[in-house]
Amino acid sequence: MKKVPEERKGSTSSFQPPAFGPGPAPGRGPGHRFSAKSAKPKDLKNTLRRLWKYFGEFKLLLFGIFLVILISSFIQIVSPLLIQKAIDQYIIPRKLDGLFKIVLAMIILYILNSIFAYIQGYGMMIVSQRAVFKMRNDLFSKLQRIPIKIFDTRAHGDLMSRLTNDIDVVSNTLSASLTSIFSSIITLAGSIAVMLSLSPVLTILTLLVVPLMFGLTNLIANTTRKLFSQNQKLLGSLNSVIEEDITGQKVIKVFTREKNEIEKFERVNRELTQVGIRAQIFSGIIPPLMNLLNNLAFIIVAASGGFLALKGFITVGTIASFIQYARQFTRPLNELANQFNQIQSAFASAERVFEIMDEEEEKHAEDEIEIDSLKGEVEFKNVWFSYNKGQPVLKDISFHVKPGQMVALVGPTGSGKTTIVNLLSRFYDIDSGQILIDGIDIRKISRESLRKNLGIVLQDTYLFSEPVKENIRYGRLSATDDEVVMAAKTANAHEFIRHLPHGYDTVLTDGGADLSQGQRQLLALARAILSDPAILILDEATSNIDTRTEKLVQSAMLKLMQGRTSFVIAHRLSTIRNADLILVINNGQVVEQGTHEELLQKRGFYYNLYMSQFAVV
Ligand SMILES: Nc1ncnc2c1ncn2[C@@H]1O[C@H](COP(=O)(O)OP(=O)(O)OP(=O)(O)O)[C@@H](O)[C@H]1O
Repeated sequence: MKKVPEERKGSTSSFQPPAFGPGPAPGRGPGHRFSAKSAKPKDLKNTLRRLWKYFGEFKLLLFGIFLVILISSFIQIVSPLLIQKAIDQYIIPRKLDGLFKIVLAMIILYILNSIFAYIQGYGMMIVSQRAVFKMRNDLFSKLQRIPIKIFDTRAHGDLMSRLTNDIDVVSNTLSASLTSIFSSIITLAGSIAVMLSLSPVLTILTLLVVPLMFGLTNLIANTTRKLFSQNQKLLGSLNSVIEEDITGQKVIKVFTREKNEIEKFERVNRELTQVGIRAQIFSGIIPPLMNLLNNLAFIIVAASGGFLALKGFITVGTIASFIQYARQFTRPLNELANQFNQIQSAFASAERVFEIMDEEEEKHAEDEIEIDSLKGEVEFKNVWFSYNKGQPVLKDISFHVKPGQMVALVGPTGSGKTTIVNLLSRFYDIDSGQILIDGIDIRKISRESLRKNLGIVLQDTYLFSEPVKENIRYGRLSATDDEVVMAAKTANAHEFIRHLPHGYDTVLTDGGADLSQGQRQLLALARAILSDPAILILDEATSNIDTRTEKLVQSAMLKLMQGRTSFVIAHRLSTIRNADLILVINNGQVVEQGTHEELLQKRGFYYNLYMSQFAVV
């Protein structure tokens, strides 16, 4: 049995270890100039609207940041004018005291500018961290509401990556890029306006380098973007090799495939390195190229400015301030080009987050009822079910279980036993037919109250990285320590817990990996005992349990089953023999049902199954 999530209340689907990060977030690392991801947002308007839902909560703060950006951009724009004034009014006429004042003014302005830059960075960081805090919380609580189907069909690593890496990209990029884009646009517009007022001719000459700058940058950016995207894909492959290597260590060791794994890793690693180097080389062309073009603009301004000054059209101070403007003007241009790609990848990441937020939640019927306690009568009436449309896994299943009966589900692997209990717990809803509990269609019962009355104990129990006693208490959060110990005693778990280093306070690691499978099952049984469900679903262990523990598990299971309706995915002959009803499942159908004796007498499917599996025993 495999697809039923954890013990009762269906809340502990075991997560795989995280992928090892999707590589550097755009904006970090040397290749950040062109976002490493080539991903583009699919529906920008919608994404922006939804992001505003998170960021818009801080309107006042954002307005303040915008004001600070305005002021610092203004300083940026007027500073070169002071240089002009200094040269034309004080240096050339040799008025030293005036020069001193203007230098002081410039120092003050530049210091103020740095302070404002800090304030805007700080403010934006606060806004984005708070917005992202809410987004992360929303996504996590959404995960608790989406159906098990999503966890069954999506890679767990991918889901985790959306919660961590993608949200990180949104937060880091948006906070850095938004302020930078704001200030770039204002500085750019302001600088052009002042330049035009100083000398329209010189402005046009300076602007001549802009198309050249854009054309060349774009040309290189296209190649680099492809290389970075390839780099990202290879990083993904490298991550999955590492992930599989760690998860499958036992298999690798047993088959002594360590050498193959190393070779596999080396292959991907080498490819990644080659692509990485090419990407960095290409993107490395950009800064010197920009420098060259900046200097070109400088030469144009100096040469043509000198000519215009000699002819008496402009002053020397104007040339000096123009040189400053030309530099100041190319910087935001570069910045805008850089930010464009990063912002795009932030939007793409935001979309990945919103995609999960848009997943359909478990549906609730309008006339849903809450049930307090159940007698435990269960009936399947002509139930059909398919995981994928058009491929029925359960076909016309019908059976009736009286309260307190023990039902054994038997049948070949893949026949549909797990699916039956998946449906009973409403992890999935049926296509047609009816499942009735105490005569009520389970689609009318709220999932929460239904699951409160169900207990599920799987072969492979998931335990949390918490003390043993808290893991047991998970069955009923209000249970006292004494009740926890009582439950452990009933589940035959008390003895082994006592011998753990810190007894009930021993903190378990990695889903209980430091316990044996049998011990984990005993804890799961204690959990179920504490929750005291009306209907029990048990999956008998097939392997990995020593005979002594197996006996303990068996007897705990028997105690737990007493007085409750129980469904056991049975592997042990003794369980099957004791069952009040055996459902023989084959190929998604109940092919036979009855007690052990009745079914043997039939000499049909069950008889053959029994003879092949147990006759020797
Ligand atoms: N989440 C899923 N999505 C699609 N198909 C699934 C899913 N879970 C199970 N199946 C398919 O449904 C069929 C029944 O599977 P199920 O797990 O119910 O069998 P089972 O009788 O419990 O098998 P086993 O004894 O090996 O645990 C199988 O063919 C399986 O491949």
